Amino acid sequence: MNDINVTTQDWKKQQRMRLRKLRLGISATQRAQWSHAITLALLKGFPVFERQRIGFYWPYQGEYDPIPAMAHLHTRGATLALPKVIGKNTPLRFIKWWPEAVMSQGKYGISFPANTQEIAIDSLIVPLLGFDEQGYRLGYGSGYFDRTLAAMNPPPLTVGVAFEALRLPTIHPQPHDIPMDYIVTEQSIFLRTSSGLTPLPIADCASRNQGV
Ligand SMILES: Nc1nc2c(c(=O)[nH]1)N(C=O)[C@@H](CNc1ccc(C(=O)N[C@@H](CCC(=O)O)C(=O)O)cc1)CN2
Ligand SMILES: Nc1ncnc2c1ncn2[C@@H]1O[C@H](COP(=O)(O)OP(=O)(O)OP(=O)(O)O)[C@@H](O)[C@H]1O
Repeated sequence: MNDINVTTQDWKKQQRMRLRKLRLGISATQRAQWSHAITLALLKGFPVFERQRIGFYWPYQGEYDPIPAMAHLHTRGATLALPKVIGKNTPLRFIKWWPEAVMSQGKYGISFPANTQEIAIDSLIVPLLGFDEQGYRLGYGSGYFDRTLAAMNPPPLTVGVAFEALRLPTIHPQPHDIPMDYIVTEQSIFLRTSSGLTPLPIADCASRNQGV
């Protein structure tokens, strides 16, 4: 690794620590308010989700809590899945979830559904520890989502979710980093375009993502 990369890796480590602390420090009231805005944007901006198989996640360390959105989409007919960590350098597997599913403790203490089957997914909701103006993601640094997306053909529609406080000018993307198609924050839905993240009114997003 050359000096530039060493510096970038150190910077990423520092940012991960800073953003993790920052996110855990958000008050419960603030988090609930922001989370509600994200849930509404996901449900209203992506009507297609009601007819899809969607990979979500089980919230961890102050991430946006997607369970209300998952429960609602389930009642509307969507098929939902959660990621299961198989091993360090292995893509995540998506395991079918529904509101009463029995859960097991996975790696890192993140729950996943017990005794249910792996399914293919059409869309993926991705938790962002940080994100940048071009739609790139900073995660915990294990490369699970990048490795998972790289192995999926065709790739799913990717919707990153985060709070605005986690935005950075650039995460200094590397060749393996895959940008999100959309990012949803408490402020807006953003579409990734060649000139960067572009705010998209919910109704415009919905007409692009009707899926019928
Ligand atoms: N909610 C949620 N689920 C997810 C992810 C995520 O980002 N959020 N993942 C997205 O990739 C995968 C899990 N990836 C993770 C990678 C590293 C750590 C982590 O906290 N590592 C600690 C060391 C923990 C240990 O070894 O016990 C650390 O870096 O300090 C957690 C999850 C799959 N499930
Ligand atoms: N498609 C891939 N194939 C092989 N290795 C990969 C791939 N994607 C990422 N990696 C490796 O994974 C490691 C972590 O990547 P990166 O720093 O982008 O993590 P991250 O996206 O922040 O974390 P995570 O996805 O776990 O939340 C890097 O060493 C990278 O080389």
